[in-house]
Amino acid sequence: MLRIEGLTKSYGPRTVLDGISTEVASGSLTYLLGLNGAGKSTLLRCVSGVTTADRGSIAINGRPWSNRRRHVRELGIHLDIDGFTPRHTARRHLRWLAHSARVSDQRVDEVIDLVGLTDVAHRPIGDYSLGMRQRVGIAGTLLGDPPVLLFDEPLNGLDIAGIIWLRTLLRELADDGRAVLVASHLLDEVRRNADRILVLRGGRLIADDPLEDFLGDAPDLESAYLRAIGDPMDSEYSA
Ligand SMILES: Nc1ncnc2c1ncn2[C@@H]1O[C@H](COP(=O)(O)OP(=O)(O)OP(=O)(O)O)[C@@H](O)[C@H]1O
Repeated sequence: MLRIEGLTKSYGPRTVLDGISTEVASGSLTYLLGLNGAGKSTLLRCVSGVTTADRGSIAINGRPWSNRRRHVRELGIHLDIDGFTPRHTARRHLRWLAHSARVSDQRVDEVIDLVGLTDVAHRPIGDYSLGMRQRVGIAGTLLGDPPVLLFDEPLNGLDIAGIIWLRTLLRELADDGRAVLVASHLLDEVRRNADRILVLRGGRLIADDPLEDFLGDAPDLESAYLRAIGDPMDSEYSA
């Protein structure tokens, strides 16, 4: 269980997160929605400690999560995929991450297998497609087998096979008892896979519901989402 309490973050005069409180239950796959600039990435970054929040607290399975510790066995975060050294192989990159977190080389091979990169793990990441780099990032997130997993747009760049693979993986990670929080704009995927929906608008949480409750009597998720956020062309709500 991930518990977020009163998380607040401003950049200069702009409040990007305004007192966010919610829980992501163990065994649940929760999708985080919101227009560009709504604060989704900032929320994931502040929860993980990559970015320091101004106020608020985080607890994992009832224990305060100290941002400074950033322990891969407690929380895994998949952010962007630009941080690789192109000449390093996937295995070398993941072993480096693993060693700094005291995770075994055996676990490195396990996560390489889990993300389907076993046959290419000896090749430089610079030769990888966008979808393959996504898989390397996801492998790194899973290294410590943490109970809480955060993913920021993990489907970007994946082809159809990759999307189906990741859909299945996210579902399995949740069904195995982890709290999984995924920021995404891909409503078809959200509709297929979500247990719960969070919606951010202008740094505030305006919906926090089980998928079926969020849908209500709307004909589809897009309609329910537009109903929740109001007019998406209104600049008050966008970046
Ligand atoms: N380091 C930073 N310095 C200043 N402003 C920032 C910083 N990081 C984010 N912001 C601002 O905070 C707001 C929220 O950004 P954030 O990336 O969290 O939104 P998002 O919902 O993830 O958007 P997107 O869907 O485009 O990824 C934006 O207005 C953004 O410009």
